Amino acid sequence: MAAAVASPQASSSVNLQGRDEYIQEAKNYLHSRVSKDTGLSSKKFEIPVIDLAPSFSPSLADRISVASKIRDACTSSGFFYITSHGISSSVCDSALKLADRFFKELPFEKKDSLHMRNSSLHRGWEPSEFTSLEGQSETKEGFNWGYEEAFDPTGGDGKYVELDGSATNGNMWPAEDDLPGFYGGIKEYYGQVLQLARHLFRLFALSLDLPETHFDAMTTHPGGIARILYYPAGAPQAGDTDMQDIGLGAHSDYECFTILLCSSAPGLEILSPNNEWISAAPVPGSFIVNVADFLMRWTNGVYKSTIHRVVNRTQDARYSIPFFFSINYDETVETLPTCVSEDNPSKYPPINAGRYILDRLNDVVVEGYGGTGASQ
Ligand SMILES: O=C(O)CCC(=O)C(=O)O
Ligand SMILES: [Fe+2]
Repeated sequence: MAAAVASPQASSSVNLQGRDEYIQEAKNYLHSRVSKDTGLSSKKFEIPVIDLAPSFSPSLADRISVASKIRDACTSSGFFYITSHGISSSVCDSALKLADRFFKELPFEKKDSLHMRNSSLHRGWEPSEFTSLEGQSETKEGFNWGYEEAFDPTGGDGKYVELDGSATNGNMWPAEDDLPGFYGGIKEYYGQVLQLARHLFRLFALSLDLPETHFDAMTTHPGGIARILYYPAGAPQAGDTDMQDIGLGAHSDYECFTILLCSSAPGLEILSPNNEWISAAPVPGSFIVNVADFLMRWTNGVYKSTIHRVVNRTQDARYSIPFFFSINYDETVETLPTCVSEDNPSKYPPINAGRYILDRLNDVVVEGYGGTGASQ
């Protein structure tokens, strides 16, 4: 498995949880929720649609009203749609078109020159079958990148560090001539979603009865991996419980929360509080937001890191663009004092944000790919 790499927090006085422990803990969590019955449930489960318009109001009471809806969603399924989020449909449509162009227009050799096996930080192109969860390889194809100061409308604070604590940026991009406008379009989309994430984080803080700005200082040079994903059309047909053509296996996301844009073909399936698979069909004009591991750890499990998967059961290709919003990678994630008591001690020892994400990413690369230091 992944070679031990010195944590950027190694000299810190905080006693960080070890890699093996949190990887095992994540597996246990998944197994405790996902049963062997893998089919879609026909039962009704409403994923809330939250109108963000009042969250942009100067009135704190208006913002708190949205935050309390977020709390309700986070203490039930951990999934919600957001509408009136301030990002125009043309920016979203353009981003999805860029995804389509990347997968259709870029020849194999060009994609291969950006192959993720050449990145120790999981950036670049991942062909289908590159990752596997629970022994099943996945049909999705993707292209991954992370935060760049040039993308950040605030300009950042000049202190960005990567997942492994290094100061260099690990992104890889197609040459401009190979895919004209791709980098510029991604920059535009990423910058807007990043600011939306910072806005949402303030609402998450309010939802936890914290000062609205509680997390601000942790997101001055935030980690934020984003990716475009392509799920080919095809089997299994609706009703099948055969999961051979799994697009993306059951998992939780690693960071604070995820903001997901997707094309019109459904495919995302979420685990309801009753541990049944529910389709999260796209709602036009919305993003899907889901709670991820850091928020579960901060809240001592009150907000559950959601479990989800993707199966494209349609005859259309599906594209999606998840944005995994993290705090600065050199920060520590430690259970909030307001979420622990003598009777309810912390279940989650502190972790270094970047190292945790890198270890979780290393853990899903298929054996034999090498290059990332994973699975060796
Ligand atoms: O493609 C999707 O709808 C979800 C993607 C996802 O869950 C992920 O990339 O972690
Ligand atoms: Fe995910």
